[in-house]
Amino acid sequence: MEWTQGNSLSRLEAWKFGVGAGRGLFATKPCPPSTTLFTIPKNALINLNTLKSRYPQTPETRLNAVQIISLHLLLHRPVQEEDSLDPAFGPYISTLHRNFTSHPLTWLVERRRKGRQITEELILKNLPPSVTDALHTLYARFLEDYQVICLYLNKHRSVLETSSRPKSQLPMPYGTSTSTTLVGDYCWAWLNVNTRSIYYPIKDADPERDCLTLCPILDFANHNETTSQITPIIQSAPRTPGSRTSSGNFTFNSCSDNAIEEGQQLFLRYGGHSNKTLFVDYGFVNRFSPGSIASGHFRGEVDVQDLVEELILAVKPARSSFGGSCKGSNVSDRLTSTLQEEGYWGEWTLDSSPPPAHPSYRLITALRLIQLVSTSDAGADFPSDAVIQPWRDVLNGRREVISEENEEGWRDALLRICESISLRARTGLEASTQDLAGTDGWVAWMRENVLCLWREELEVADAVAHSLRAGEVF
Ligand SMILES: C[S@@+](CC[C@H](N)C(=O)[O-])C[C@H]1O[C@@H](n2cnc3c(N)ncnc32)[C@H](O)[C@@H]1O
Repeated sequence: MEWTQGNSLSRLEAWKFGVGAGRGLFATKPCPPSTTLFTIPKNALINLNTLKSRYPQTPETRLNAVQIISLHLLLHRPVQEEDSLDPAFGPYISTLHRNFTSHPLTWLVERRRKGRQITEELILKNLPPSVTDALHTLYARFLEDYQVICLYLNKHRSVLETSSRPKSQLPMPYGTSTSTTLVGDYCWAWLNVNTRSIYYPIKDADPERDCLTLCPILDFANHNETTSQITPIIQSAPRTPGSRTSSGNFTFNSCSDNAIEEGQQLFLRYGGHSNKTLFVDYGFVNRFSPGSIASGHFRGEVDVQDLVEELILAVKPARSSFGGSCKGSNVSDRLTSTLQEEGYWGEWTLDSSPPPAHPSYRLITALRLIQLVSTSDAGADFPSDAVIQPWRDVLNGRREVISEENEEGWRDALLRICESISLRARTGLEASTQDLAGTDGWVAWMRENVLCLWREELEVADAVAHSLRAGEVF
């Protein structure tokens, strides 16, 4: 870590505070706006650029950024509270989170390894359905990466010899006697990458798959929904003749609008994520006080995928003159495929902000189609392109609405969705309060996160129902 010498790092310090956000990044000296807080040399970053020469790749075993970085962490995981022995990045790896007990992905991974843990099961059981779905999607992504790493280690066994871990703790690829510990170790590594990495462009690399980096110091910064005191600036590396510009050192400036005071915590806005995403990806939520969604002080969002899917499955055309030829399920399939083909499947949300609280445009579009199809009396030809055409015309801007009845119909359907969410959230709040009562430490902290998730469902659904009843036009 020679690069820390002579850097402006003396302005910063990582402090540890109790349960919850863990450590944070704090200013030890005042700092004027738009000045350099610190610079991390490109060679101190852990990413594809700094790792690819260590890990042989073949077309069948090509690793993306998350996979290669987490493989490296896995091979150099510190033993308990000791330091990582990685000669290249050991001091930095030693600063990473040592365990992810309170991260929901860990609960799913550990459930497979050790059986059901009572507390974790209770928390999982009390999550809103959309959060459970998102968590299982993350778990599937984790398992895919884990599979890739197992195949990789089996193909490139020599890589295991580069591990700085004691021989007894060496991760063994899938199918060998110690493989059950590998998934736990890999989960630790994968979560460090997924909760701490940041976008960093890499020459000729796929921005989606490959442009991520772990970055010392910066990764102590906690998330804040409204303010970010840190502005990342990627310097260009000096051009060599004939080469394209590539990324160089990573500099972090103070924000341009305010000076930083001594002792102030420096936050980084991780992105405009919903609480569902923050919970599933990072293991926390943006807290808000009761009523602050209705008063417009907190931006709430609810994902209604499960209820809209239920609605689609329940759709039957108005006049069932089809005999056996057009069953409800055919109609549902047709609805699903139409929404998918037009790019309107999923990401259906209720949003409290900007006011009035409203359904997303994607949700309105899906509801218009569901309403059109469920009130269609087009007979045995249903659901033909002709039936769906008015919906496509609205999409293409050829007409404003399908019909007044269609508008009324989808708004009624949405009101019923809001009422179900509201009822479900009240039950969820009661059950979570009861099931997780009397807990302490990280579980008590997590209980508050779960209650927040339910409260958001309740307050946003009620706010959208209020908008509908008030006749707001969206
Ligand atoms: C990039 S790290 C930030 C540093 C971290 N607190 C530490 O102790 O190393 C991201 C993790 O910090 C925690 N975190 C960040 N912002 C938070 C916040 N606003 N509230 C609670 N936890 C937060 C979460 O555990 C998240 O996964």
